[in-house]
Formats: sequence, C-alpha cells, structure tokens
Amino acid sequence: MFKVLVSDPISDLGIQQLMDAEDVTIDKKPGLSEDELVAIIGQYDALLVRSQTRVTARVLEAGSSLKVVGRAGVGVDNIDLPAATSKGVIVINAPDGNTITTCEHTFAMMMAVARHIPQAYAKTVGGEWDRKSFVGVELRGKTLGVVGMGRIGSEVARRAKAFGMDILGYDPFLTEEKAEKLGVKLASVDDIVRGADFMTVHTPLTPETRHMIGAEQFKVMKRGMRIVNCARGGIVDEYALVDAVNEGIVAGAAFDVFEVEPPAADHPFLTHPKIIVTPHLGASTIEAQENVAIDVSEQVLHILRDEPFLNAVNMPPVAAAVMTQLQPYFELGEKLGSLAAQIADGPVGEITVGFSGDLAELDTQPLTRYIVKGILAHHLGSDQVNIINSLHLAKERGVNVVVNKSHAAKDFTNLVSVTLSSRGETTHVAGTLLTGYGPRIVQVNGYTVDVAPSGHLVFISHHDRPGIIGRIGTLLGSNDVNIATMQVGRQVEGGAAIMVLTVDKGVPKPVLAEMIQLDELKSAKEVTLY
Ligand SMILES: NC(=O)C1=CN([C@@H]2O[C@H](COP(=O)(O)OP(=O)(O)OC[C@H]3O[C@@H](n4cnc5c(N)ncnc54)[C@H](O)[C@@H]3O)[C@@H](O)[C@H]2O)C=CC1
Ligand SMILES: O=C(O)CCC(=O)C(=O)O
Repeated sequence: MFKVLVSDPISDLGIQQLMDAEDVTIDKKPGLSEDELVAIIGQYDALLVRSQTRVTARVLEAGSSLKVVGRAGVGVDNIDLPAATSKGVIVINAPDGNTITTCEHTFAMMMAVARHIPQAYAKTVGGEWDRKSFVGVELRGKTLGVVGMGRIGSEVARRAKAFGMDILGYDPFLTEEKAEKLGVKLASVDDIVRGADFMTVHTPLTPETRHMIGAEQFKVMKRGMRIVNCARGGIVDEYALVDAVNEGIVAGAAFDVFEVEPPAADHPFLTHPKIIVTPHLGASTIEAQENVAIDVSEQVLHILRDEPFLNAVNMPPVAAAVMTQLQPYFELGEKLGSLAAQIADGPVGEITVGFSGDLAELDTQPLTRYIVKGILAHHLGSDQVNIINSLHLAKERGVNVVVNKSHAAKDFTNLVSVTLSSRGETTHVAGTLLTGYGPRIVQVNGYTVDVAPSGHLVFISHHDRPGIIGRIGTLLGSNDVNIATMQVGRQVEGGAAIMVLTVDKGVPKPVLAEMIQLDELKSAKEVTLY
C-alpha cells in the first residue's frame, strides 16, 4: 500500500483518482510546519503540495520512503530541487492545467489597473460617489510588452490581440516564426521597457530574472507605463517599483506575487494608492485547481506503480510518444548495466553506452539513466540509486558517461551496448529486444551469446580445451547446483572462449572459488539479474 500525504489544500475532485486507487491511502494535513512535516514524512511514499509547503532539504532527508513530490501547479521554487535530485526523489509539476486561469488573472489585473477597479470599489462601498478620480485608459491601440513568452505569456499575447493591442515579446526561446504566428514583434527587454504602455512578466524566478526590472530599467522606462506581475515576486524589484510609481514613471502596478509571501504588514504595496494586489490568486479557479490536481495525481500514481510518467522537473522532458517507444528497453538497459558492473573488475572509470538501429533516432537519455542506474546500483545499493539521481551520482563520483549512436545495428533491429572502462580494462555487453522472446543479452566481451537477462548466471572465461565443460558440470552437479542452460562461444578453435550458464540457484562462494582453480579456467563470475 502506498501512502500519500497532501500537505496543502488541493481539490478533492482532482485527487479522486488517488482516493479511488486500491493501492493508495491518502492523509490530508494542510498547514504543517517544517518540523511537523519532518516528523511524519518518513511514513510516506509521495507528497502532494501547492505553493505553501516548503519542501526543504531537511524534509527530503527525513523522507526515507519518499519517491515523488508532486506540485499541483507550475512553479517549484518551494521545493529544494538539488536536494531532491541527490536523494533520488522525483519532482513533478502540472505545467498546463493553470495556464489559461493565470492568463485570465493577468487580464483581470491589467483591466483593474487600467480602470482603477479596486480603488473605485473601495470608495463606492465606503459611501463616496467619486467619478473624477478614476478616469482610466483603454487597452486598444496600446503597446503591451510581454517578458517570458512560454505557456502563459503566449496566451496573454493571443488575447491581447483581441483587445487591439500591439505586442512586443521577449523570450530566449521565442523564434521569429513563433512570434509571427502569435502576431508578436520580437523585442529585447530594453525595447519593451522603452516602448511599452503596459508590461507583464511571465518568466520563472531565476538568478537571471531576479530584479530584471529594477532601477536601471525604470530610469529609461516610457513614462506612464503600467506593470503587471502574475508570475513570481522578485522579477520586478519591489522597492525600485515603489520609487518609480512615486516619481510618476509608472502610472500603476498590479501584483499577484511578492518576494516574500505573505508580505509583511508594512509592505509598501499594501497601502500604495497606485499599486493593486491579490494574494497569489493567479491559479485559483475551480477549473485550474481541478486540472492541476488531476494531472499531478495521475503522474504520482504512475511513479508509485513504476510506470512511465511525465512532467518530471528534475529530469529533462521527453515527448510521450518517445517514452512509449523507449519504455520496453528500460528493463534491458538496467539489466545490461547491472551485468556489466557485475562482470567488470575494479572501479568504474568511464561508462560508454551505445544505441544502434531505430533507437538511435530517439532521445535516449531516459534509457541512459536506466543503464547508469543498473551499473551504480551494483556498487551503491539499489535503494540509493534511481533514474533521477543516477547521472548526478555518476558525475559526483567523477564517472564520465559517453553516449554513442549509430544508425546501423548489424544483425539486429536495435542494439543497446554498455562498455565499462577502468584502469585500461574494458567490459562490453550488448543486448536487444527480440520479438516473441523479450530482452536478450547478445554480446559479452566480443563473444556472441543469446541469454535471457534474468536469474542466476555464471560467466566463465576459459581456454577452449576438451573436458572443461564436463568438469564444470560435475563440480556444480556435485554441489547440488542445477544447470538450466549452457552456451559456449569461442573466436578460434583452441583459443580463448566464454561459457554462460544459467543456474537454478546461486552458486555458493566456495564452489565458485573451487571452479576458478580448474585448469584452463581464467575467471568465473556469478551474476544475479532480478
Ligand atoms: N500567479 C500564479 O498563481 C501563477 C504563477 N505562475 C508562474 O508564471 C510563470 C510562467 O509560467 P508558464 O508560462 O507556465 O511557464 P513557462 O515555462 O511555459 O514559461 C516561462 C518562460 O519564461 C522564459 N524565460 C526564462 N528566462 C527568461 C528571461 N531571462 N527573459 C525572458 N524570458 C525568460 C522561458 O524561456 C519560458 O518560455 C512561472 O513563474 C510560474 O511559476 C504560473 C501559474 C500560476
Ligand atoms: O498553487 C497555486 O495556487 C500557485 C500556482 C503557482 O504559482 C504556479 O503554478 O506556479
């Protein structure tokens, strides 16, 4: 039974799939402090949060069974991603479910700041009928600068066209082609600051975007500009903004987000007549909250059940169609990695993975992660390594991972190979998926074999001499180890040869030691592949 903790208010309808799952139990405990979370997180396999819960390194450290943190929303700045990655905890978000809602909130804020709606409301309900103080401006014919043209920024640009606005857009990934499709003029931040009447930011908060709109930008800003921030507090320097409003450079600002949330009681935005605020409501609609909770619940369930999943934040994204093609190779990849690690001598210096045939066309990085997981798990323990932290752990240990791709796969439609190099020695294994047979090991150190990668195997390197097969069979038989299959390969008659046995149970260590003493035998390695 998997235990899931929901530590922020998340839509019940959205988590229905988790509540209905027979293999899941859910505890809802919103509003826990960090200490309270640390005290109980050890019992849980998954943690579901919105933006209030701070998933710190301490929380992750205490989450000894934690496989996944699911963020019902986009921004994961409340989660310590490096700590999650090094602990092997998958962090997933729900990037699409609240796009439209947040875009619509941006327009609500833009209209509200253009027409002084909150200020006018406050006066009207206070008994004053003041029509003179609240003369606004139209959006039509104005220039809107959009900084960050991802999901939300692009939707904002689309809708701004309907308001008759001209749009300047900036995003490092905004191509001329996409800009043209959206009816947006490609611009720099400087162009936007100097030329826009309204500006809205839709980037994440990163070292690069922190205070990207600050004192320098306000100095050259078009006078009378109105600014909206429904993305993250800190993209616009709050104190520089207050100065710019007071100096008459900025005519009005609408902020849904703050550098520190909730803001201190004396935060200057809270009393400023030209700055309007909402308490991080960008994603707060019934629809968005259901959407993000449904999306994140579905992926959490996949992760708990060891099924392919989407939207991992601490793993590069891979298209769903590619994931479907790769998925059958994951078991093969991990087992090839484990096999290579078990038959190699000495520490791992470099890992070279090879993908040939149709596989070479795909983005194979998830498969590389499985292979590296298989290798490292042999040395570090399978509870320490997973596909999230495998590449990170390899890098941390100075192990270089090289990927080679080749379109030609001699004799096979697809071939996955793993070479481990250490101290000048190399160990090479390769495998494929055979229709009707599943994963097969097809090469070991230059010899062709055909073995299913499961159970107990013995890899023997010997000289091709009469009698060796019999002697090994007798030794194992007399120690009650039954040989299920045996394959022998050699390159030339009487030369170096390999024998691969599948045996019904593990070979006791003393028996293996005795085997190694046999004449003509160079090495014997027992391998277990689960
Ligand atoms: N107020 C709220 O409740 C909500 C806030 N958000 C926030 O809105 C922001 C945007 O969300 P999405 O559009 O879904 O994300 P997204 O990832 O689709 O778009 C972000 C865009 O910012 C761009 N970007 C990054 N650095 C930049 C820079 N230096 N200059 C210009 N562009 C840059 C990226 O290339 C990307 O295209 C995020 O910070 C997210 O956390 C999202 C949903 C709700
Ligand atoms: O959960 C929320 O309401 C916050 C949404 C948000 O900021 C995000 O998705 O980035």
